[in-house]
Amino acid sequence: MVGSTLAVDAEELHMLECPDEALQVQGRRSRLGFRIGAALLGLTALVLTMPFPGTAHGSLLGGMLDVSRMRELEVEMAKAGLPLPLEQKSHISPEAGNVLCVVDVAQSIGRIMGVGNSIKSVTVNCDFKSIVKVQRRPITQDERQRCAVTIFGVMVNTALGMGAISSSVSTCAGSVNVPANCAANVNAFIGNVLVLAGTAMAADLSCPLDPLPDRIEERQIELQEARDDLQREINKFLIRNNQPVTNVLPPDPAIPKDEVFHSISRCVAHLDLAVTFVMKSGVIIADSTLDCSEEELIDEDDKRVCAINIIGLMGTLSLATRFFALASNSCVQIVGQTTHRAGCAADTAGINAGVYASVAPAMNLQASCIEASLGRKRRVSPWTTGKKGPMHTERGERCACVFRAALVQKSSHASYLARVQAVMFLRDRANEFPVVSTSQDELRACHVNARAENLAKSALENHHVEEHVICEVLRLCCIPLSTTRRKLMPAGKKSVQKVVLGLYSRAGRVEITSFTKTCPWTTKLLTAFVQQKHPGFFFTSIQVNCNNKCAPHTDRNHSTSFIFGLGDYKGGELFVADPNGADRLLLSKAVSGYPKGAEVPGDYVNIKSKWLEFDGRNLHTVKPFKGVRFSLVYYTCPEYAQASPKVRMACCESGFKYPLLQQLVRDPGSRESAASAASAVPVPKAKTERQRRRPQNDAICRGSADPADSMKKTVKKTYALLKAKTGPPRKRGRPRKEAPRCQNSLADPADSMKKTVKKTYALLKVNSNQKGGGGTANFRKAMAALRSAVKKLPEELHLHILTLLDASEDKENFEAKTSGTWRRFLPPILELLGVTDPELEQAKKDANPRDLSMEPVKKAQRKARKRLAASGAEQSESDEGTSKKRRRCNDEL
Ligand SMILES: O=C(O)CCC(=O)C(=O)O
Ligand SMILES: [Fe+2]
Repeated sequence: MVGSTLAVDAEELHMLECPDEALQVQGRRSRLGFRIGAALLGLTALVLTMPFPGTAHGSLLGGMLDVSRMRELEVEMAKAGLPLPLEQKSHISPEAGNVLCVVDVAQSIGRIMGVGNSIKSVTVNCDFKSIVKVQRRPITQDERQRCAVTIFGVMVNTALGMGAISSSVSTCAGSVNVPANCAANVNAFIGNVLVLAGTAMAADLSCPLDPLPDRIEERQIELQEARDDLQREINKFLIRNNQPVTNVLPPDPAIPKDEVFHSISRCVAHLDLAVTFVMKSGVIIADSTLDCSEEELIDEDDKRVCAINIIGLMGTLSLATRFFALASNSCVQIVGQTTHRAGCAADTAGINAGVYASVAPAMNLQASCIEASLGRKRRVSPWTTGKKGPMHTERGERCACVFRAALVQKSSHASYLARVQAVMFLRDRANEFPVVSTSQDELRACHVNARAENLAKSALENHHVEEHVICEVLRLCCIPLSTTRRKLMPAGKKSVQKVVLGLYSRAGRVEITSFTKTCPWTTKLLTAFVQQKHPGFFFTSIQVNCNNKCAPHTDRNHSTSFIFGLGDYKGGELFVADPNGADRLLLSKAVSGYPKGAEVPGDYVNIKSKWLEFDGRNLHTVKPFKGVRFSLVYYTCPEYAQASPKVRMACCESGFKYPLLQQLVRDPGSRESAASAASAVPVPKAKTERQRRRPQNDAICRGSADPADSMKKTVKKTYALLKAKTGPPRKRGRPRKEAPRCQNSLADPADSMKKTVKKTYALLKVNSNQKGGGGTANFRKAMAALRSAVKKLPEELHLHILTLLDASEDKENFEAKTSGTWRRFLPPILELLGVTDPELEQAKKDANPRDLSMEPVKKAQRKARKRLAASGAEQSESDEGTSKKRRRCNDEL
């Protein structure tokens, strides 16, 4: 009897010793409901993440997404070389990016530990042989399921670990690594789909049939009572048989050491992941205050990025819950305790997490992986100045800044951090904001900067180089605010929207503006616009003005310009001084040599939708207007001749028509001399038709030709052209009608250049250290001959070459007995004179056989540029009567 009692009780005892199993067996559910639930969740995830669903898919996300359009846009943008609006690329601050780096690294560690822990669990849970041997029964369905769950655990931790490592490649570098970003999204997607499947299965095991807490407690009490009853029965039995009653029930078994370590490892990994998911949630919440603000949600991509944030946030919060719950289990297991409620909570949270955390990266897969498939390696723009989001160019950054400003003003939900960030940004870059008006339309135009480029590109491809397209492109463009030349601005204004495309000169450097590089298609469209109307016109730069009511001024252009007015505006005629003009401009202050109160004759010309050729060196101004007025001024930068071949080529590639070398000969200008202006004699009007040179050969910039070839050909042909030229060069500032008088005062430039090349070669051949002596005398003779040839060259060349020659004779550089000292200065001169590349290469070899340092030459070049710039600045100053620092309207960035 006792035996049978004991036999029965032993089973009960087993249940008491293994409460996990007891609860599980007690808590078994009908699995059907659970499976249907898990299947439905999986299905939802799948539908939400299908790669190319139609519009129906959009409606599943509450009309937030039109994925097919989104993809179209992304492909277009990717092909155009434009950045795709990637999630996880923009953060509210660089610090937020740093937090994500810490999060990614910590998650990588947690996941690697997770892989180890899961493998260890697999060795236990899937060791069916041992189970059969110890339990002496076949494997149950639950045991098979538990084994599958732990295998899922290995897969999940591997995929998500790889995702975290890939993500950290970007987050810790502070910029987007395109392939790593793609890999991070792919791994996050796969890993979280596995989380969904794994936790649905695990919840089936861990969650009791009747999950009401009191029911479970009730059962625990029942079990305890059974245990006590059993103890009493045993005691009675022992007493009846005169046995001592102590230590009858075996003590709690000692926890095996490796179990303790395993629990510690799981506890650490779970806590690590729980904490990092909380950190990540914080960053996503902060980022969402920007990404999901009303002003940011312009198009489908913005909505997608916001949706990714929100869905991702739900995912990270669920994951944080899951890992806290798992930790509460694994950490107490260190001391041999366990809590099934936590296991169930963890697995249920895991189901949520699996859905959200797989949908979020799936929504980012296309954006991140299209670029990677196009072979892009890395986005270099670092996260240094806060949000970059869909726009990460410098210009985009400025736009983002305006948005942030608007956000700070408007949104009471903006976080404190965003406000501080924006205020700091505003303070630092107050003058660089690209949009004058804060109207929604303009902000929108600013935001969708990439659209301007897309539109410009498609207009060019479809041959729609038309005014209305250009106007739209300009509206979409983010034209920066410029604070230079304040005197030209209307009263009370400290900045106007204007930007230069193409060549510009600043501090002696002649380069392409950054705006040209950021807006290549817009630039090409604008250059094509003038070329289709005025094909022979040479120009190196375009001044784009938006609502710029220029006060009376003169520009320091090389020759005449073309101007075109666009937009929806009234008034805004351009006044151009002309001695024969019918109108009068009363000057309220002295300008360009005209005294205050002077009545300058000229004409008011309506340039709206019209081309006007005018000479910016004559006084001009813009009449007040209402509405949005854009003006495009096509002109030639006066320092164009100093641009390097590379810069020239870049100009050509953008569609500018670089002036030929013969234009080094100053185009007959029409600027009034300071003296005549001072005496308020009206400036003689430029004879624009005749002034403009239309050479027969324009090989440099003839669009389709390879610019490198064109350049070389042009150098050769230039000599021929120069010879064929009828008019001689003139000095800057003389009216054209005086040109004939100058005819004999300057030599023909083609001859002068040829002669100078010859004399330079002659000097190059001199041996200043020749045997028998006389070398230095030969040097002096050849140098004198070269100097006299140089005198006949156009002004800028003359100045530049003389500076180099002076440096070559400087006692610091000249060493008659060392070959290569003074010769080093000659190849740059030949380069200025336009010799061919092979000739130049040969000259470089001959000039510096000992490979002496070129630093003195570079120094001289810098000096020459400075001198040129200074001479230009003087000109500008006299033009405008303004400070030396000021540059002309057309010449600023
Ligand atoms: O917008 C205009 O009509 C004139 C612009 C101008 O003079 C300039 O940009 O220098
Ligand atoms: Fe101007």
